[in-house]
Amino acid sequence: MGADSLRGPQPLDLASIRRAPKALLHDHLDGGLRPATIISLAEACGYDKLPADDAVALGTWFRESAYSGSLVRYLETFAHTVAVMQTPEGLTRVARECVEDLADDGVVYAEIRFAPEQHLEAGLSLDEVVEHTLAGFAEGESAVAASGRTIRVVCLLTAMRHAARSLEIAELALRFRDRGVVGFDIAGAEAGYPPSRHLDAFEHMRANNARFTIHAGEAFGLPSIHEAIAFCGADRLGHGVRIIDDIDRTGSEPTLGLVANYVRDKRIPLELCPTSNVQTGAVESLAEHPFALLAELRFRVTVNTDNRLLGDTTMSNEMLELVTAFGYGWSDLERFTINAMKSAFIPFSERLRLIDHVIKPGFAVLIG
Ligand SMILES: O=c1[nH]cnc2c1ncn2[C@@H]1O[C@H](CO)[C@@H](O)[C@H]1O
Ligand SMILES: [Zn+2]
Repeated sequence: MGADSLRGPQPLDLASIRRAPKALLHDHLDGGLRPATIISLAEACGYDKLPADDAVALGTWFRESAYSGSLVRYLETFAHTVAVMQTPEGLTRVARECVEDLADDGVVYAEIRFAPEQHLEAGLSLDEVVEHTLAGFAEGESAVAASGRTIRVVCLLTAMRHAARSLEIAELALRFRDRGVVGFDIAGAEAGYPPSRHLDAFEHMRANNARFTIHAGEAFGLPSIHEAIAFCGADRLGHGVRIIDDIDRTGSEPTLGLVANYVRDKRIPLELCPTSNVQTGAVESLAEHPFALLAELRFRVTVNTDNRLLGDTTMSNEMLELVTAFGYGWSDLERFTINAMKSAFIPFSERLRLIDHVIKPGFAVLIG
C-alpha cells in the first residue's frame, strides 16, 4: 500500500479497524484459547473429553454451543478450556498466545481476567497459578515487542460467585498488585448468586484502596446491578446491559430511573460485550442491543469481547458489528476506546499516556 492510500479517512472495514489502537477491559483468559492449542494441551495432559478432535470442528463446537440463549449453558463449555489450563505449561502458553492474538488484532491495552480457583486440579497453589499466568503475559509482551509493536496486558482475578473463596481471591489479587494484577471481579451464573454474597471480598478490596468490577445485569436484571453499585461499590459493571430495564422508552424522550441515573451520573463504566450478550440471550439480536441507546444517552459505554473463542470474535470484529448495526464512524470508535482507557484500573498517569500518545494519534491517522 503506498503512502498516499493512507492519507484521508480510511474505510471502516475490518482491515482498517484492526489497525486502530484498541483498549479491552473485559476478556476471559479461559474463554479465548485457540482451538488448536486446546487440542495440543489436551494431548499433553491426557484430557480425553474434548467434543471434537480437529481445530476447525472444535472451534465450531464452541461457537454453536455458546449460542445457547442461556448463560448457564454458555458457561458449561468452559469445562473443556479450564481442563487444559491446569499445568504451568498450559497456563503460560494460553496467556502468551492471548497477548499475541490481541496484539495481532491491534489491541494496545488489555485487562484479562480468569478465576485461579478453577486451576488447582493438578496440585498448583493459587499463587503458582497466578505466577505462571503472569509469566505467559510477560512472554507475550516480549514477543510482541520483538516484532516492533507494543501492547500492555494486565490481569484481573475473578472469584466464582457460586463458590465461597472470594475473600481469598481478593487477598490473592492484593498480593500480586505490584506484579500486574490490577483488580478483582466475580463471575459465573448470576441468578441465585447476588453480588452481596461476596461483600466481605469487596470490602477488603475497598479497605485496601483497590479496584474491582462485578459481572452484573447480564442474565439477571436490575437488582443485581443495584447491589453491585449500592452495596458492593463496584468501580465498573461487567456487562450491566440490563440497566436498560431502568430506562422508560414509552414517552417521546427516554426517562431514567434512580439506578440508571446513578450509573450515568457517576460515570460508572459499562463493559458491554455485544456478541456474548446475543449468545447468552441477554439481548435478542445485535441490531436490538441497547448499546446504541446507552451510547446516545452518554453512558460510559465500552466495547468488549468477553470470550473470543466462544464468540468466534475479536475486538475489531465487535467494533465492526456495532458499525454495521448502528452506523458508527471513526470518532465514535475513538470515543468508545477512550471511554475504556479512562476506565482502566492502571494508574491515571499511565492511562493518560496511552490516550495521548497511542490512542489519539492512532485514530488520527485513520480519521484522516
Ligand atoms: O459472560 C460471562 N458471565 C458470567 N461468567 C462468565 C462469563 N464469561 C465467562 N464467565 C466465567 O468466568 C470464569 C473465569 O474466567 C469462566 O470460567 C466462566 O465460568
Ligand atoms: Zn464476562
